[in-house]
Amino acid sequence: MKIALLGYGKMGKTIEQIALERGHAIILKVGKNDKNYDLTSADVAIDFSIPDAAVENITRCFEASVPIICGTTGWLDHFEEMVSLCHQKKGAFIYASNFSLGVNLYFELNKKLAQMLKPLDTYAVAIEEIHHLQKLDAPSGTAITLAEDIIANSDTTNWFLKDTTDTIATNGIPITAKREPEVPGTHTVQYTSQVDTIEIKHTAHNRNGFALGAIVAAEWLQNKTGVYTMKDVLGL
Ligand SMILES: NC(=O)C1=CN([C@@H]2O[C@H](COP(=O)(O)OP(=O)(O)OC[C@H]3O[C@@H](n4cnc5c(N)ncnc54)[C@H](OP(=O)(O)O)[C@@H]3O)[C@@H](O)[C@H]2O)C=CC1
Ligand SMILES: O=C(O)C1=N[C@H](C(=O)O)C[C@H](O)C1
Repeated sequence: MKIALLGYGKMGKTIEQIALERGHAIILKVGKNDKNYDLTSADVAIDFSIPDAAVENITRCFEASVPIICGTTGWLDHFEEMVSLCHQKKGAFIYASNFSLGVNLYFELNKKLAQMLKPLDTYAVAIEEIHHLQKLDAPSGTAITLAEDIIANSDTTNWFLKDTTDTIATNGIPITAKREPEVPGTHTVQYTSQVDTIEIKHTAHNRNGFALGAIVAAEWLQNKTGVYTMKDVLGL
């Protein structure tokens, strides 16, 4: 595949390395100062940029009829808008808050655990995410996916970022976002009762899993149109 990288930071560089190992070519690297780039010769674009740039980048891909894989988090208020535009332009689009195989298995485990605990009112659920100091958004996209999957499979109704909100609704899931040097991404879902704690945790050791997942998704999306998820890609 001829790949356009929209965002050439920590993730863009990791994707480049793994894409070259898999026999792909990087034909374009876009940073914040590149405004007039031409996408037309790309087989796919992979966006790992910043929250404020994602919507414009995705839109440019639809306009240029280039399939787009988006891993950028923190822009989801506009997700339905991008889905509609994709259908209107007959584009191809995959967004995932986390592209790693391990986290996508962890997402399934999280849903199953929420279903199992739904009949019990003795456990209180909480989520914690830890990331490196450069991360722009909080809570992480992965933590939001975990919370939304718990809400869909339990009697909880909302989530909130702990310590930054003073309106704590009942049945809400508290999310704690910690920032520590060099942490690629650690997520914990914890259920606590008076007598015990049940905890599921995913720890990324580096960024290679995210990058490989995004490239596998790009390979899978070739010659397709529509909006898909990593569940479709991985057959989960
Ligand atoms: N879904 C997933 O699996 C994962 C998602 N992420 C997400 O990916 C995003 C990027 O993460 P990471 O690589 O660590 O971040 P970095 O800060 O290392 O890289 C972001 C890059 O985006 C570039 N950029 C800024 N504006 C634009 C623009 N308008 N168009 C294109 N590129 C632009 C910056 O360029 P410049 O250098 O010129 O400023 C920078 O190099 C984040 O939102 C993060 O949350 C991260 C890991 C996994
Ligand atoms: O910013 C990051 O680094 C990461 N962002 C994603 C998120 O917000 O969930 C995925 C991963 O945890 C790394």
